[in-house]
Amino acid sequence: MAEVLRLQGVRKRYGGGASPVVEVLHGIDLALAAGEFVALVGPSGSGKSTLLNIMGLLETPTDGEVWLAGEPVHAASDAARTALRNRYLGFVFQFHHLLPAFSAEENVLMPVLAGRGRITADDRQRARALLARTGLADHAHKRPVQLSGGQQQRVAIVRALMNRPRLVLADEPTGNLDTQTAQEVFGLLRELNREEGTAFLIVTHDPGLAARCDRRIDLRDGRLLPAGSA
Ligand SMILES: Nc1ncnc2c1ncn2[C@@H]1O[C@H](COP(=O)(O)OP(=O)(O)OP(=O)(O)O)[C@@H](O)[C@H]1O
Repeated sequence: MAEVLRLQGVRKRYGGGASPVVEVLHGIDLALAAGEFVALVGPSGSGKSTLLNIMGLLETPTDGEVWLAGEPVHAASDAARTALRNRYLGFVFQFHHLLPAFSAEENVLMPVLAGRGRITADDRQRARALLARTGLADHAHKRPVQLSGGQQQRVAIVRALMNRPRLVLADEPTGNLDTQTAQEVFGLLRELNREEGTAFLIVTHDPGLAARCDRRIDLRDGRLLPAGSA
């Protein structure tokens, strides 16, 4: 199966100069297949956010290679990485980060505006269809403050999928929701993964949610545990 993302020998060090050098990731080898639904699990401080930021082209590795959709991206310029991010990646965070002054539909259309600079009738149709798909047809014109936590997170998920990314990186996407809503939102991610063919990498502390993924990756102290050893 085609690969959407590959990390080879990725190390990340912080500090230098006056502050001590700390190595946070110690040589990560990892491949995600197109359409995979994968959990990333690890204790606080194990390096999950750092790894996610490198996968999302928001940080560069100190050593090693990152390949996105078959292209080497570890040495790409800032401008090239921004373009690759818009084209191939979507992001969902623990907190929705919706823009408060804009409606749900306008928030969903933001990645189109950021990527292409203009919005077409087809874009509006896709935004409305995705909002309807996630049960938000009657809420498209509401602002985030008028929506429940679960509805806000659904809007954030739709926004992440708007540009048809190959991979969505989700950092604790249900961490801020009550148990029932978390289950529903997680189920929705799973359905959208299948319907849209988008790969997902989901950071979660919940072993039950991790067990509902195709595969689980365990990070401890900046190293991946061998598969199945957690
Ligand atoms: N910019 C930085 N400078 C120095 N150290 C950093 C920096 N960013 C992260 N670290 C350190 O790297 C380690 C891993 O941090 P990271 O945020 O990636 O872990 P995490 O697994 O996401 O934790 P959590 O679950 O608590 O969010 C921590 O010890 C942290 O203090």
